[in-house]
Amino acid sequence: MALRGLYSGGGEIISASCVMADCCPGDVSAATGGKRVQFGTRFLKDPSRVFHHNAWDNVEWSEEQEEAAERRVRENSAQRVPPEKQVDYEVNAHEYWNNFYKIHENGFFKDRHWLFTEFPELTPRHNQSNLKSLLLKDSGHEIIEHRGCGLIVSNTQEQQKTSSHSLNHKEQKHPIDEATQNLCHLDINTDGFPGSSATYRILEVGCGVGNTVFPILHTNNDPGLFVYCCDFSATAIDLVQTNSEYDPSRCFAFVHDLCDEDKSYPMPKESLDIIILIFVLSSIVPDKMQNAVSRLSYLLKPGGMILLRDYGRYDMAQLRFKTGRCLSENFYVRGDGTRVYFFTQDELDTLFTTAGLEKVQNMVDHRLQVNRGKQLTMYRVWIQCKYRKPFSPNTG
Ligand SMILES: C[S@@+](CC[C@H](N)C(=O)[O-])C[C@H]1O[C@@H](n2cnc3c(N)ncnc32)[C@H](O)[C@@H]1O
Repeated sequence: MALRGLYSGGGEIISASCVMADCCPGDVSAATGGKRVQFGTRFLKDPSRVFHHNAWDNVEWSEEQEEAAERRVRENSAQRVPPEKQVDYEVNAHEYWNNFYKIHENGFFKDRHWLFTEFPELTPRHNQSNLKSLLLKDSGHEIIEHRGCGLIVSNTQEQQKTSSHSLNHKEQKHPIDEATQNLCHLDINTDGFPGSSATYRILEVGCGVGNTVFPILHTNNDPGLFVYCCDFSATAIDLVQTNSEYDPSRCFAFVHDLCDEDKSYPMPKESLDIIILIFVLSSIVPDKMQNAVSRLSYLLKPGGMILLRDYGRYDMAQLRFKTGRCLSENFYVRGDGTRVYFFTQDELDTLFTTAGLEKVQNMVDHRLQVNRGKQLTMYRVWIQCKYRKPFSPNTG
């Protein structure tokens, strides 16, 4: 699935061996006088104008195109990778990613300038106003001050100081799946964990070399912010820690396998405001996804959110796989041994709601990327989700 000389994020041409370049959604700034707009706002009404921009949103697929995609997937899934090779890809998954980062170091994934238009939750101002309206809706209380998820709330003439955990929901439990119910063995001591004094905590899982983390640290100047990031590739984490922008007083990078059921994250349950998953859930074997998501949900504060962007079913990258690379339905291995799954919206909805979260956004981004120089069109399918941990039990 190498994208030879195609456009990646930021409209830059990426190198021939960039097997993962499709991780970087395209830039949308060219036609807007440099002003970046959210995905899903530039539509191709006149097909003759297709090469006028680098990318078009919400491109409708014709029935024939959909059928051709289904056919292509049937063809390239007909022959499965032999079981012993499958075991190797699973057991040595981190080594394949280590090799990837040894080759590409931090020159591969481009910085995500789209991050803050798609996920304004990562900017301090938005977080405050968003949380405020959310809580007003949920609790009927008047919020008079807010720092991260710590709140000062008034519900009578007399003002009461309280935290988000005590908005009359202290005793209430969330509807959780079995995996989440059995997670207390992963609880850590709540004293003195990294970032313990922060008021706003973000964790990025599968952070790679920090192409999301560094822009957040750069853009979000909230003094109460603390950013955690982890990856199971020690090589990637080493590149994050040795980056000149790495500041241990604001950030903690650590090696962690999100499929490891017995290893704790270095923060207590219900301590995180935001968890970011960008093109990482698709890297793990499908039958480990639910437990991985449930463990993450356990770490979210009530009102905290998981933000995800990942591959959608029939993305160009899926259709380009040759026969013999399929591991299981919609799950493939690339030439370098790294793996990728292609989601439907419903599958992601099930993963998150089973983990006790409620939907805020679940959208498919059917994008047409264009290489104007080569007059090439590429049909991309990405899914973007935001799921929130409820304050009150979800009885539905
Ligand atoms: C496609 S890359 C995306 C990297 C980064 N999120 C970005 O967007 O630049 C997938 C990342 O997930 C990491 N990864 C894959 N499986 C993982 C696991 N089980 N636990 C932790 N990280 C994992 C890989 O090492 C890699 O850095």
